Amino acid sequence: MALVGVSGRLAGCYCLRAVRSSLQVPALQLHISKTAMGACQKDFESAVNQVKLLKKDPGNEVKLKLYALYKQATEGPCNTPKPGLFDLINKAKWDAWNALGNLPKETARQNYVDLVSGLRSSSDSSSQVKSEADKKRAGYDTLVITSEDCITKIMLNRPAKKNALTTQMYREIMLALEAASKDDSTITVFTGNGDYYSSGNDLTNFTDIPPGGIEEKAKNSAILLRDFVDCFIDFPKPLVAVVNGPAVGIAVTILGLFDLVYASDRATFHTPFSHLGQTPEGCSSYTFPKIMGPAKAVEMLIFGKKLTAGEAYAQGLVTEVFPDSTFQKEVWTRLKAYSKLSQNAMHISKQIIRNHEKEKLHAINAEESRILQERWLSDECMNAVMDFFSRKAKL
Ligand SMILES: CCCC/C=C/CC(=O)SCCNC(=O)CCNC(=O)[C@H](O)C(C)(C)COP(=O)(O)OP(=O)(O)OC[C@H]1O[C@@H](n2cnc3c(N)ncnc32)[C@H](O)[C@@H]1OP(=O)(O)O
Repeated sequence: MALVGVSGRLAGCYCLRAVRSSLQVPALQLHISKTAMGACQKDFESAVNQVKLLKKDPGNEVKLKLYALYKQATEGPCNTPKPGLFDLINKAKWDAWNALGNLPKETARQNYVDLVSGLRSSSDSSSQVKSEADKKRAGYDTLVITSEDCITKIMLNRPAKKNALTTQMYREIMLALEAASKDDSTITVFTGNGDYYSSGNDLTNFTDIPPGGIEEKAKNSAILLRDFVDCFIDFPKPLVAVVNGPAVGIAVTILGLFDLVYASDRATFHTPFSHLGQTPEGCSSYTFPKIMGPAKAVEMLIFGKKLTAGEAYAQGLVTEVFPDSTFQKEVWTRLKAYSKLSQNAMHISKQIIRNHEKEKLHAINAEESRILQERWLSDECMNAVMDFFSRKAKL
């Protein structure tokens, strides 16, 4: 999408002054560090000024992110009516701001400062060999994103919470997928930091109730879920899951939309929906019976049977299992070799395979999300969430 107008007055003040090659001015040598308090107003204002001095156009995607973070940092959550369907530029800007949800102003300021800091260092070193730090994508709080050897790696990064997926994380994953679909990598990889791949939906998502009450919460969550899964359905490049440890709930169901699933032999696959008063999502009501046959899909999706990596491989959900001791080495050697294959051929092949059923997948996703919206309002579901937090229940 050509977002030409976005560069005009982005971030309240973004305008690229290519002529001013003043990257050595004292303000730009400012060391921006993350403190427990987050970015102070002075750091933020300084970052806003640094944006004006960037020599290289950071691209529309980054400009949108800057715009959204600036608005969130200065005005709080999106407070303007959604622009019309054909007002493409303003709609993209509105979407970017709105996607930040209730992100606190303080966090938005910090993210803005971090993003600008990342832009500065990539601009400073554009003629040099990139360091590890340069490869790390800025602007994400809950993910670590790196690009190397034509592979973009999206790592879930809440190890202390077993990489449970918060609302912010769903949004960051959508942004990361959007970015990965356009970068020059050939393959995109998901993995988890720490001992878990992911424990699925963060159950605290259900405890943050908006002014409109639980009905509004359920409605917003269903929209978020549908949009999130849509991104996986539409993702154009080969998508690989490197399942480093146990996976629960939506972290499992979404695997049916991946192209390759490599698992450590420590990984387990658990979809305890009936224990939680919930129902399948991530198109698993369609992909799982197709992948493993209805009987085995029912064991997982209705009765919550937890599979070992070996069992998941036998059912066809996992492509290959590796011993945990050699997992990373073997998987990355394999992926690096694959990433050198013809980019166009791989992408076109994926489109041919996916296009057969894209429409169907979108319809199933919408239906699963609609049903879950109702389930989340049920006593069964609410009691299950309360039981988890009162430590009465653990999977
Ligand atoms: C908007 C879209 C909605 C899409 C819906 C999707 C449906 C699902 O994904 S259903 C699956 C939901 N997931 C769960 O029910 C898992 C709940 N977690 C557990 O049962 C256990 O934590 C565990 C079996 C995953 C791990 O147990 P373990 O004893 O090893 O570690 P813990 O001490 O329990 O965990 C450490 C830490 O992390 C917190 N945590 C882990 N998972 C979640 C989670 N899913 N939601 C919220 N918090 C989670 C756990 O509370 C601990 O926190 P504290 O250290 O603060 O106590």
